[in-house]
This record gives sequence, structure tokens and C-alpha cells, in this order.
Amino acid sequence: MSTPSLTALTPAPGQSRGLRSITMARGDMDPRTGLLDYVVRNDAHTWIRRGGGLVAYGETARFTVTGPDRFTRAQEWWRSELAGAEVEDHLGVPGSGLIAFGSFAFSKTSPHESRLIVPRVVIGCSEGRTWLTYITDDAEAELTAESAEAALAAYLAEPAPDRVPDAADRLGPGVLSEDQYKLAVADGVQHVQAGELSKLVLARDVVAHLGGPVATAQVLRELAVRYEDCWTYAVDGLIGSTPEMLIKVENNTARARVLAGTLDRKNAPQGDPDYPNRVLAGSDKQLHEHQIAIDSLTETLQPFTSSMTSHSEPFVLQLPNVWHLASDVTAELVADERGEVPTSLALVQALHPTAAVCGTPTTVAGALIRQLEHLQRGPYAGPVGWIDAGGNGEWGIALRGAVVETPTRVRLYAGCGIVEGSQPEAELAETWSKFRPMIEALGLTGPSGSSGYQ
Ligand SMILES: C=C(O[C@@H]1C=C(C(=O)O)C=C[C@H]1O)C(=O)O
Repeated sequence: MSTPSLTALTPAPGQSRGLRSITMARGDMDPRTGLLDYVVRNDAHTWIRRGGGLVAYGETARFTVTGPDRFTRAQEWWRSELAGAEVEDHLGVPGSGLIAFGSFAFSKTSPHESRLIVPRVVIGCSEGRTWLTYITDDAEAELTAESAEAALAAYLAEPAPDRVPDAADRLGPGVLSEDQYKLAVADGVQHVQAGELSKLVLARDVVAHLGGPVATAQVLRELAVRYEDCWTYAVDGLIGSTPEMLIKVENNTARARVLAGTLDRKNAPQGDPDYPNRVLAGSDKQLHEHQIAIDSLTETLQPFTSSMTSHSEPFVLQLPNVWHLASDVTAELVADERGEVPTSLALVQALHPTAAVCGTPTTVAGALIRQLEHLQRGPYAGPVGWIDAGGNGEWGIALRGAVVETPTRVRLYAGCGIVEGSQPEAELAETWSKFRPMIEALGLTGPSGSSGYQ
């Protein structure tokens, strides 16, 4: 069997030149609430789904980067950190041992800094196992269960207060007004009709102005409880709950969840359980758009794999706000000529940006996004997730999320796939359905239609 590509570089205990970590099993997590009991501070880094995943606090190391080679450089940095690290991992499961959380800018030209952050403490929970990791760069620090528990307890001793909605809370427009967004969509449709591209994803932003400081921990708990089939992420002020898995690597297996095709649940007819199936899975247009997204993922993933499977037909994913047409892809990874299996970050580099968030063909869509959107996407629609020392990791696409810009200003982002026949009014309404998870979790009253500002 091939070895994961990064662990081989980890030095023996006592040889550390940098990061040092200890991970041990822990057994006292409430099975009903799982990790949510630990999401108590506004500076938590999270990756949570169905009560499992990772919650982390503090920062032991950070790498920031911009530009087209941001994934390669982040990976090189991670390799060099691991090469100098001392890792005592009593579990040896994906996500245990040394890990870094990460968030990457959508665009290679973005001034927004992509980042990897190695936390101080991590609580992990997966498949019935729970663990605690403690990370330090202090060569003298004692690495024991007691010192790890003490570090965690110090973070948990300062929980953030919850926030009650404030009369001054208000949702306002972002860079583009609603009318401007509709014009951008109409423009996009014309480019599709002219045959320049088959799909283009156009996004917009809205801004939550709060009467008091945002309670990020509370927002994350609400998202994780309501959107339990999504991955609730928080990395350095980027927060949200994404339904879309760009790539997950667990030992030699890679998995992705591709979405394309959206139906708002808000105005769905009552007593018609077949409605989402009929409208999404029964529509040739939606199936075609979905197939474009699947094909682009499988074509890019194929060179890294020995086998790949996905359902022959997409399924309807039901979320509290929308239904999506979804497909899960599973692939067995192969080692390259150096005997290395690609890391999750190497696959992120190959896959980003997918047709789901950019369009097809990628370069034409990317140029049109810059021309029509007038928006700095920053980390929106970029990869967000974590990587461990073995290269395992989970990287979602940062959708249904927001950036906490100041304690009282939060910028929300949402976009839609534009194809031939897309209607600007319908796409605008779809953006509101995609803003809804964050609007509700922030405690703002959700907008009912296309004029949702308060
Ligand atoms: C771009 C977003 O979502 C993407 C676009 C979709 C669509 O157009 O149907 C569906 C899911 C996502 O791939 C977003 O949520 O901002």
C-alpha cells in the first residue's frame, strides 16, 4: 500500500525544530450535542456536520498567501512545518495529530489573503471516537494529557455571550443593487446565448449591520443544528454552512458532493411531495446543467484515481431553505511516480474553481465574473476546510456564508448558475433563498421576496 505523502517527513520524537503536538482519546462528549458544546467562543475554528468534526481554538502558526500559486505555496509551507514537527498521536485517524484549518480566495487575482492556521487546541469527533489535540511551538512545554486539558479548559472558561436581536439590526445592499444584479444576469444570459460559454455563476452580496457585536459562536451553533446535512465552517471570520463538498480525502479515498440545480422551498406547494423531484430531477434543463458540473469534476479528478463511482442519476438533497440536485462521487486515489498519494490540498488545487461556482469553460466564465459581478468575492466560493499531517482533509466550497468584517458588520454572499433561459428575477429570488441560512442565524428577519432589505 502506498504511504500518505506528508507523514514520511515527520521527524522522530525529540527531534522537533518547530511545532509539537499531542493527541489523545477523550470519552466524555454528550452524544446528543456532540461538538456543539465546545462552540462557545466567537474565535472558534469549526468544521462540523451532524455533531461530528473539529472545533479548534487559538493559533500556533499561520501562513498567508495570494496569487495563482496559493495552493502550491500553502502546501509547501505545510510540508515544511511537518518536516520540523514532533507529533505524538495516540489515535492516528483522519483529523487527529497536527492539523491546519484553511480558507482560500476564490480568485487567483484576489488581494484577499488565503490562509492556513494551525490552532492551539482541537477537539475532534468522528465515528464514535473523540479526541483532544494540543499544539505548541514551545520546545520546553510539557506535552501531557493534563497540559492539553488545561489549555482547553482555559479557552472554554471564557465563553462568549449570546446576542438578542437589536432594534438597530438591519440588512442593507452590498456592492450591486438588486436591479444591477438583474442587469448583470441578463448580460450573462446574452453571453451564454452568444455561445461564448454554457454556464456562468454570478454572485452578489448583502450586508448585515448589527446593533451590537455579532455572536459568532451562537450563529455557528444555530447553523449546525438547522443545517445538519451541511458542513458548518468557521475560519478566521469566514463563517457559514455549506452543502457542497469540493473534496474529502480519507486515507486513499476521495469523495465529493456536486450540486447544481436549486429550488426554493419557501413557495413550494403544500401536499405535493413529488414537487422537488418533478421540478429538479424531472427537468432536462436542470439535469443538463447538473451533468456539466459532474463531468467537469470527474474529468479533473480522473488522473489521480484508479477507480471512480457515482450514482447514475442525481438525487434531490433537501435542506431547510432549498432543494438541490446533488451527486456524490467516490474515487480511489493512486500514488504518483514518487509513490505519493495526492493530498487533499493537491486535489483542491486541481479542482478549484468548479463549474458549480465559476462556470464552463472556466477561463471564459472567470473573465466574465470579473467583468459583470463588480464584487470582490474574497473567500466566498473558495475552498474552506482542514488538512492533517497525512494529507487527509475536508475542503468544502465556502457557500451560504459570510465574512465578519467588523464586530457589527457582516457581509453575506450568494450566487446562481446562469444558463441559457435563466430569468433575472428568478435568479435574484434564488440568491435570497441562499442568503436565508445566514440571515436567520444572525437573528435578522428573513426577507420574503426579492425586496428583502430592512
Ligand atoms: C453559488 C452558489 O451555489 C451554487 C449554485 C447552485 C445553482 O446555481 O443551482 C447550486 C449550488 C451551488 O453549487 C451559492 O450558494 O452562492
